[in-house]
Amino acid sequence: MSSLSSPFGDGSISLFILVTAAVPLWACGIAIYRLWLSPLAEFPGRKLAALTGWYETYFDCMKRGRYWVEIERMHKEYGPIIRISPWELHVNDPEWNEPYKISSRVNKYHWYYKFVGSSDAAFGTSDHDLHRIRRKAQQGYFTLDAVARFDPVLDEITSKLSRRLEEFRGTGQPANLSNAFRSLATDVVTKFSFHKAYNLLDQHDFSAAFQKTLRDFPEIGLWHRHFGLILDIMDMMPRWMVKIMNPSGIDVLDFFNDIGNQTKAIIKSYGGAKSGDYGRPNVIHQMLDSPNLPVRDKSESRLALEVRTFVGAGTETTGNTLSVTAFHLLANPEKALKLKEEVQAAQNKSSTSLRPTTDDSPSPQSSLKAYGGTDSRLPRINTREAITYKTYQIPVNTPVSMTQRLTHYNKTIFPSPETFLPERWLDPSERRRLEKYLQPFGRGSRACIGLHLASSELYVTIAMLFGQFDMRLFETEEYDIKQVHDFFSPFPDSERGLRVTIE
Ligand code: HEM
Repeated sequence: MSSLSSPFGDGSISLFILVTAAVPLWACGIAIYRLWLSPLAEFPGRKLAALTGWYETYFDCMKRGRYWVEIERMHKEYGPIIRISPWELHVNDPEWNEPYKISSRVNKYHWYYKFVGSSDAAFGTSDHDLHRIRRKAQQGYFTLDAVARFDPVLDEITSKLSRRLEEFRGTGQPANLSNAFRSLATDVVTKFSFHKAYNLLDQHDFSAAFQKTLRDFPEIGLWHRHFGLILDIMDMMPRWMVKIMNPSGIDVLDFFNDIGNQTKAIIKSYGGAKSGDYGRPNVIHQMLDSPNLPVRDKSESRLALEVRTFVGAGTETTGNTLSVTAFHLLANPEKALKLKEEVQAAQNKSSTSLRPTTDDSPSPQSSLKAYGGTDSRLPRINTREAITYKTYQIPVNTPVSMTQRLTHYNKTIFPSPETFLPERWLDPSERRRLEKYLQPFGRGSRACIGLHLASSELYVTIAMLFGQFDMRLFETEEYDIKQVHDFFSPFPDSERGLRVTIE
């Protein structure tokens, strides 16, 4: 024993030999288990993916969010159900919904959702039952009626965008609509959540640097998923260091800190559910008033995190869908013209002129299909029972995921899936058939809580834009819009965004 602890004696040599022999043996044992003995060994897929999680890390971190492409390739080779890591399965079958059924009471896969940095907000909560309590405390705030009451404010914000775009009319100067849309989405989501807009639309360049910094987070989140600690270290960084690393990081930091301060002030002035002395209720009041939300979940830090998550979940998604819609319409001028005529006809018919009904407006549907909101896989874990897929039994506690993009680009369901075809939604019976497969807002108990708000933003903004302006693409191609990277939100390779001139 004593010779083993000696740093230079024979013992350290034997320890060295022991370790060098044990490591390969341990690695061989793991490999044998993963490839032949694991309950997932029978599932088809690449041996390398089954052998090690580094396969996914390579595509995510080195290739920058490209595992989705490899997953598509593996499906082509191995069929509808594949093993994509030592621990996870992936299914490509538009008719299958098992992991997303509300009755399945599944958890989110905690490792995968590490990219959000915390499991304290409803979005990142793994456990089904805890999520249910957290979600219930906020969902009354996001109903169709609540969003309809927000209409006048939404109209004010889109009118502001319209005024800002007027500044570009006839100048030949390009307007970056991608930044304008993201800024609009941030202004909407903060105004909706706690009645404060940060007026990002007012900035001369539509807060380009601020939006760029916000957009760095999803990729950093991917690294955090694989290596941990990264977001925690960023959280602890002093201001001066943030300033040196990225000057506009300070604006983002101040923005998130201000959400914390607003939350604190709202909690402080809160008079209780029945007092009615806190004016127009906001989402923080809604959560404070919830009888089922435990006291520890009503803390300032957790409620602020929920609001920050709304911003994170509601900015890039909505902004990007708007960019994709506008791009495809501008690339197909005859479709833009048709939309303009429809909007103007609706304006003549109704006083709520900028709000076409869903039936009138198939363009957002088409871009939600093209863009999909998130083209990331959405893994779930059933901790209660095994799930059946055809002849396969997916063992209990196994993460299983599906990717809505694979359904949205399925040629049998959506012929010519790559083509922007708003007209495919026009025939009512065809539309009913297709809508079953359109899942941009996710499925089941974890589906998007902001669905009605987002839909309203899409329709009102697109109607305003194409009803009022004649725009031309400015040095923008599909390459500037089309997904290449999966950072949970889809990102193109280009950072230029959608730029237009206005006549
Ligand atoms: C076009 C716009 C949007 C799209 C396509 C979209 C898409 C999605 C999708 C696919 C999910 C499910 C994610 C998962 O299963 O992990 C989701 C969840 C969520 N979305 Fe959205 N979203 C949009 C806009 C918004 C907006 C405006 C908000 C603002 C509040 C929002 C807030 C959320 C939240 C909080 C969740 C988590 C819900 C939960 O787990 O209870 N989203 N969204």
